[in-house]
Amino acid sequence: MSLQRRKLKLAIVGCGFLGRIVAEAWKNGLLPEYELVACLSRNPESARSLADSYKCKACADLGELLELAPDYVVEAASPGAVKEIAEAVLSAGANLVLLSIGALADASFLARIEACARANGRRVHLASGAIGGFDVLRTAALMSAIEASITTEKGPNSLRNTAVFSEDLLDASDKREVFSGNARDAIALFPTKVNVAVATALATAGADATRVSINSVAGFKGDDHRIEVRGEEVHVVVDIYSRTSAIAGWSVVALLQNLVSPIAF
Ligand SMILES: NC(=O)C1=CN([C@@H]2O[C@H](COP(=O)(O)OP(=O)(O)OC[C@H]3O[C@@H](n4cnc5c(N)ncnc54)[C@H](O)[C@@H]3O)[C@@H](O)[C@H]2O)C=CC1
Ligand SMILES: O=C([O-])CC(=O)C(=O)O
Repeated sequence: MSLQRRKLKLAIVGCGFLGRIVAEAWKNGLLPEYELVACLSRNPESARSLADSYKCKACADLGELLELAPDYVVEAASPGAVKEIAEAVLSAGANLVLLSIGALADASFLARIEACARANGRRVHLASGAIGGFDVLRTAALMSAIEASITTEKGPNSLRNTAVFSEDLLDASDKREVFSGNARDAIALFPTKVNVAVATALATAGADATRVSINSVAGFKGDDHRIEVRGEEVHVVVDIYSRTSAIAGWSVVALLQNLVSPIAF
């Protein structure tokens, strides 16, 4: 049983792997309180393909999408897309669900969208993505001063096309730390790969104080993210292994369900 009477209009920006997971979940009846009305992608072919599969409108630009008055816009595109669309979406009266949370490492942008959401009575929801436990992380951060870190293990192939990749990672016999620093520097170096680091930082000690370690493990499939927060009274460890990034798409489905559920997490 849901809280509202009319269906909420849903739009998706970014019609790749994760956007399609959300659309497919909607088609399969997991989001009955929503109507998928529109999609938009930088690659028009991917938008047309999603629109054909799920019978919504492929929009040529954001203006066309916002004319349909969506209640929720799910971003599954890129941190750059978040910067392009966030203020227009909120100003048009839609709420935003973000996967490319790395965009929020930019403190002045974060302040701007916070002000914009407030001014328009709308909200920006951060999907748990490939990690989770934001409830306990945020709780621990309230209780005392904390130390926060996220340690990620990835197979070397997923580091291709980044500044830290080298062929010798492919058959290294040991685990190699390829980045050690804070969340702000991590997202600057890997603009699309460590949204999880920025999400962890936002929930805990902030982008400057949250430590990030990224490790290459030859032959490793998927990602393992181990978040650790130490406070005076609590020690929190959230460790999530995922074979693919599908968990991030499913986290949007869980978030959208939670938004309309009478029993909310
Ligand atoms: N928060 C988290 O834990 C995670 C976040 N992500 C992020 O989610 C986003 C989507 O990931 P995938 O679906 O795997 O990527 P993908 O590459 O499969 O799909 C992205 C789609 O967005 C479109 N796009 C890119 N820039 C755009 C823009 N400026 N405006 C409109 N459309 C644009 C592309 O054409 C493509 O269709 C990425 O930014 C990725 O970094 C991915 C995994 C975990
Ligand atoms: O999928 C993952 O493990 C993490 C990821 O891409 C991100 O944080 O952007």
